[in-house]
Order: sequence, then structure tokens, then C-alpha cells
Amino acid sequence: MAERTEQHRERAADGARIPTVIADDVHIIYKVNGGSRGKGSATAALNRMLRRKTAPGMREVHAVRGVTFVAYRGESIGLIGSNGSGKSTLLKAVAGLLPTARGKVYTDGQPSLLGVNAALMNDLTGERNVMLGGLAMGMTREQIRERYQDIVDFSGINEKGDFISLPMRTYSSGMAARLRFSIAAAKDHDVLMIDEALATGDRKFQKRSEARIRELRKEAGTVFLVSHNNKSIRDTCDRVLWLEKGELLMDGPTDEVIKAYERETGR
Ligand SMILES: Nc1ncnc2c1ncn2[C@@H]1O[C@H](COP(=O)(O)OP(=O)(O)OP(=O)(O)O)[C@@H](O)[C@H]1O
Repeated sequence: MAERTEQHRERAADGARIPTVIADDVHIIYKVNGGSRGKGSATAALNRMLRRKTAPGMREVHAVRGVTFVAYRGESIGLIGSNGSGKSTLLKAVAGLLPTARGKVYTDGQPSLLGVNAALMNDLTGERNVMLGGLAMGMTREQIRERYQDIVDFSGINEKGDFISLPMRTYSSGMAARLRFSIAAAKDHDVLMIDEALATGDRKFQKRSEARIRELRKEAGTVFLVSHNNKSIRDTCDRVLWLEKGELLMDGPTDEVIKAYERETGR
């Protein structure tokens, strides 16, 4: 892995912690077309497209409501909350993939979002996808070639045969998720965001990825992890943000927040 550079230190020369992400009163609103009053048929939608009309009754989903926090170098932050509470939306906004309706997100460096749905090409081989994924993260061909074997070994894709030379559509969902994680984890990120990646893959792979997350943290980036698995969060994160209905309910040390969450949800 890359050597620690000046820029990768956890603390500034005066000993102050270095912020990597600042979310200031962030609001995210999705606008949903034709959410559907009326029949919402395909013909009606086609008609609207042809006439360039906006859908009647455009609806809004206010997914994130006034979230504020500061993340620092060397932190690993878990995002928890019930289904639909806004975790993935918040990460997408931090990654710059969704505009804020109000408020601002400031980041140091380019955040990388690794979702279980990260776009790899199903018809291409695992090998080609390693190359594409690496290039998409800003690595050079040379760097990817250097790390290629590590990526494949880490993913464990070839443990049961030569799967890396087969198209990704032949992979199980666990195998595909492992390859996505392995590609993303090959680079030292300033801010790495992982959406449920650890929920997939078997226990052995989860252990390996948890270890890699700890390593990435040591290399002084900031890691965000969205997960419904409290154990993964406990094993990996030192701080947790708890979202409910788009609002930040609690922000604090992992143990405190998870305990409060478990009391509330009975899980
Ligand atoms: N593309 C979209 N268009 C419209 N609404 C959306 C879209 N994506 C998410 N939403 C809505 O935004 C809200 C937050 O969703 P989000 O996926 O961020 O929640 P989450 O906490 O990540 O959920 P989960 O734990 O189920 O993955 C939900 O009400 C959801 O219906």
C-alpha cells in the first residue's frame, strides 16, 4: 500500500484533528415523477415524453433532513437506522452523486462510494472489470497491473477455479460483491464509503474486509460504513451516526449509539 504522505497524517502540525468531510445542515430531496395518481401507464408516460410535459403530481421525498457532522482523518464511521432512514442517500450526497436541496457538503479529496450495486459490467470478465474499476477510481494501468494479483487474491474469486476469466454474470451475488470490495479496497482512499458491502460474502471474507478497513483507517483516510449488521459496525467503527426518517438522531462512540439503537429497536 502507498506510503503515508504528509497529507495523510491524522493530525495537523499543531496536533489538531484534520477534517475530511463536513456536512452542514444537509437536506436531500428526491423528485419522483408520476408517483402515481391516475393510472401511470406506460402509454401515459410516453405521451408526456413526446409532448415534453412534466408529470402531473410530481412528488417529493425529503430523504435527508438537516444533517450536520464533521468527520476526521483516521475515523471509521458507521451509519445505522431502519430501512429508508436515509443512510444510502446521505452517502451518495457526500460522494457528490446527489445535489443537496439545502445545506452543503465539503470534502477533502475525492470520496469513493463502494456500493454493492457499484457499476461493473456484467458481460465483461472479472479481469476486465478489475481494470475498468481501477481506471474509474483514478488508478493508472501500471498501478492496476501491479496490484492485479493482490486484488484477485483478496477477492478469493479464484479459490474454486479460474472464475476471474469468466464474465461477471456467471458470478453469485456474493462473489460479485467481493470483487467490488476488493477493487475498491486496492486503493488508498481519502474518504471511502462502503454501502452494505460486508453484509455479503461469507464470514471468512467479512473478516478479511474488516481487517482491510482497519488498515485503510490506519493509512489515515476516513471510512464510512452503512450496515444493518451491528456486529460489523462494532468490529469496524469507532463512531456511529444513527439516522431515522432522514434526521440525525444520535452521533457518538459506537458502543453508546448501538446500545441506544438496540434498546429502541429491540435488536
Ligand atoms: N432514487 C430515489 N427516488 C426517490 N426516492 C428515493 C430514491 N432513493 C431513495 N428514496 C427514498 O429516500 C428515503 C431514504 O432512502 P435510503 O435508500 O437513503 O434509505 P436507507 O436508510 O439507505 O435504507 P435501507 O436501509 O433500506 O437501505 C426512502 O424514503 C426512499 O424511499
